[in-house]
Amino acid sequence: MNAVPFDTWSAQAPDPRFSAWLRESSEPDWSAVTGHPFATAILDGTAARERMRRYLLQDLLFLDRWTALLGAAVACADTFPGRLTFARFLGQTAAEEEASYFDRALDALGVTPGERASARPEPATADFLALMDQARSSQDYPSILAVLCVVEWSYLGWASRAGEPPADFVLREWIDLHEGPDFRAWVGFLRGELDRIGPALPDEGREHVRAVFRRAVRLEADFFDMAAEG
Ligand SMILES: Cc1ncc(C[n+]2csc(CCO)c2C)c(N)n1
Repeated sequence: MNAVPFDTWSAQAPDPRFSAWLRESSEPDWSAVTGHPFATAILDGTAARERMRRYLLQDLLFLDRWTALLGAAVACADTFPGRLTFARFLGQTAAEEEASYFDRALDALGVTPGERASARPEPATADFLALMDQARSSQDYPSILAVLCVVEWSYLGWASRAGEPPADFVLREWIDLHEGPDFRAWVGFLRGELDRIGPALPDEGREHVRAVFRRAVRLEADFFDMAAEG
């Protein structure tokens, strides 16, 4: 685990971006997420139906709070262009694929509307919801960004390993949602915001962002572990 302060690290790093420092500081958890066996099972088409069912039901709870966190980014971004980018993304995810994907996938997995409405967070989900609530209520743009960036960038990490697409649309579309030029550009934007804002923070501000980023990466690993077990 990299515990080196940003200034020391950036003086000798080949890619001295603030977001690269955050990612390096999150090892070995970062690689545990992007190389997770459950992600691999989605990619190679072997993820069991029962597990996808539980994973997506928990992710529906996650997505509610994620949407709220995007709203906080709209409210707290420090520039007008940045605010518009968050607003555009929020509008797209609310309107388009994400919502329709969940409906179709949960239907295909035989999840009834009653089961959807009564789903309760498992411990890993509850911890993630708490982190998102904390970032949202802090109204602290760097902390909000750190959580958003982990959620998107780590998913791009595993989805980039895609080979032959699985035949089952539940798996195939889930991979497609986290890959492709638009999604890459969005992750690039989030990293760019951290790269712009992080170096300007005082030391304790940078350490706080690093702690939030690490916590989010740890929770992504726990979330996949939850999906993979049982
Ligand atoms: C636990 C968990 N972590 C990350 C994602 C990825 N993700 C969440 S919202 C969103 C934006 C829509 O493209 C993406 C990519 C997830 N679904 N579940």
